[in-house]
Amino acid sequence: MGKSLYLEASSGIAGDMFVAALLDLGADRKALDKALSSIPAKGFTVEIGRVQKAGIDCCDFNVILDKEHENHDHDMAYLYGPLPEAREEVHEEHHHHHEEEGHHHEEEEHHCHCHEEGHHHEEEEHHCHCHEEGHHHEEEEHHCHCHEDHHHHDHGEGHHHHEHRHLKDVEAVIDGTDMTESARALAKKIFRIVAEAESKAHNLPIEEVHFHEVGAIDSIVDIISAAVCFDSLHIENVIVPKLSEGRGTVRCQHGVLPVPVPATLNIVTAYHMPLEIMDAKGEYVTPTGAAIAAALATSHELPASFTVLKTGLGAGKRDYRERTNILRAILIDEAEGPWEKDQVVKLESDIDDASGEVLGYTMKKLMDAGALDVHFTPIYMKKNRPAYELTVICKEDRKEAMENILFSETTTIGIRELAPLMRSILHREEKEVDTAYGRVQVKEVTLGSEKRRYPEYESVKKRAEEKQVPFQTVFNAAKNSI
Ligand SMILES: O=C([S-])c1cc(C(=O)S)c[n+]([C@@H]2O[C@H](COP(=O)(O)O)[C@@H](O)[C@H]2O)c1
Ligand code: NI
Repeated sequence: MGKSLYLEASSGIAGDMFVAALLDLGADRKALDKALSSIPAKGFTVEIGRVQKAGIDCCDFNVILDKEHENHDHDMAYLYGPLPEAREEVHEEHHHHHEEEGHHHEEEEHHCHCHEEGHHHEEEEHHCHCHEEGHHHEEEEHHCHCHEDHHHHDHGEGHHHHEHRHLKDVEAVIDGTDMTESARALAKKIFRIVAEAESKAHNLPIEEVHFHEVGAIDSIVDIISAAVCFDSLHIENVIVPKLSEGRGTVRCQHGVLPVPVPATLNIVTAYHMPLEIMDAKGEYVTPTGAAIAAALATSHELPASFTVLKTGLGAGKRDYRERTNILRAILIDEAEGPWEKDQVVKLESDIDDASGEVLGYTMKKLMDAGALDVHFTPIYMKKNRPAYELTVICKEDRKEAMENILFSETTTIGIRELAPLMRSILHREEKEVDTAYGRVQVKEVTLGSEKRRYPEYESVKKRAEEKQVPFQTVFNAAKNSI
């Protein structure tokens, strides 16, 4: 079994936390630097360093936006409004020791650290949120049309650009970035998950969704970096037992939203991500964080026991009172039995109005299209109808093809899905044995130190027909020659 990553998001997950945790785990800095310096977009700088969160040393991945692209993502006063004095007392240290700098995608130096203490933007009026509650731009000309198809919104002197990118704009940025094709595919997958969630939240076709914060350059940089770092670690399984989210509300460009925000809730719904709502105020799981977890999770079940190979700690930028905002990425070695594990999907449909001919035909078509198995169970269902439960077991990537066949070939109007299902499988190898009737294929399975061989049906049948002898004669000969 390959390397497994246990993502422990018990105090939330966001794009920058994930990148930082993977860098701490040993993700390839060179691959990341190459990608970062090739991103075809301006207005940001990246700093990678160490910070202390509640006294714990963590890696920090910080995308610093120049003034006109700021989006308050880490500004607690903006996100949550005035906080009680208690916040000051427990305010976590977020001291930066950024030794390394680079990737200046702008002309002039700037010293903006959105998440630094005391950076509350009080002096300047700069919140342009057209469709947000409490929009106070009375005194000045205001040229922002957030819902129009413009891609760039300049709010005037001293204000910020709110870039409203569509999915195709973001995909063009991803296409223009230097990274492996598998990292590129992953970056697109993550963004598409966000896009689907946004599309549902705003009831817009996916191509028409225009991203606000999530389309901002810092989120794009986070997502590209997440994909590049993950790709460089060659991890096969990602276990995400749960995402721990806070409660209350958070302010974003849409206005003040309930936590989990709609985009995050749509992601955890669509991808069956286990969610825990903690007794802590604040948005701990961002849409980007949820999308990364959803794109990567291969399982939600931790193995009964495992050994820890390495741990990476990624610092969050938001200072919360109840929990320290750290994501832990833990590389584990699963204690293996003598068998392997993989994942399958099970589709089920109860059918009371299709003929035996239709069902038999469908079974063949499903098998030919890559089903691992198809079976019928006689059932006695509602309205006193004898019927069949049709079950298909397949790999995740064949699911859609199976569903297409079920809908087009049978009379069913609904399919249940049980996914992902863990499967234990014995290691097997295809071998051949010599018999008096010719060579016969067998599968050899390994159970601990024992090897077992099972003659392959099709191969036995072929020899039996060729030699005009009973099936069992060839079968037994193959078994005995093992
Ligand atoms: O960008 C958009 S459109 C956006 C949508 C939503 C919805 O739930 S709809 C929420 N937000 C908030 O933006 C910030 C940044 O999110 P990242 O994933 O980019 O870190 C966060 O507070 C979201 O709740 C943005
Ligand atoms: Ni939205």
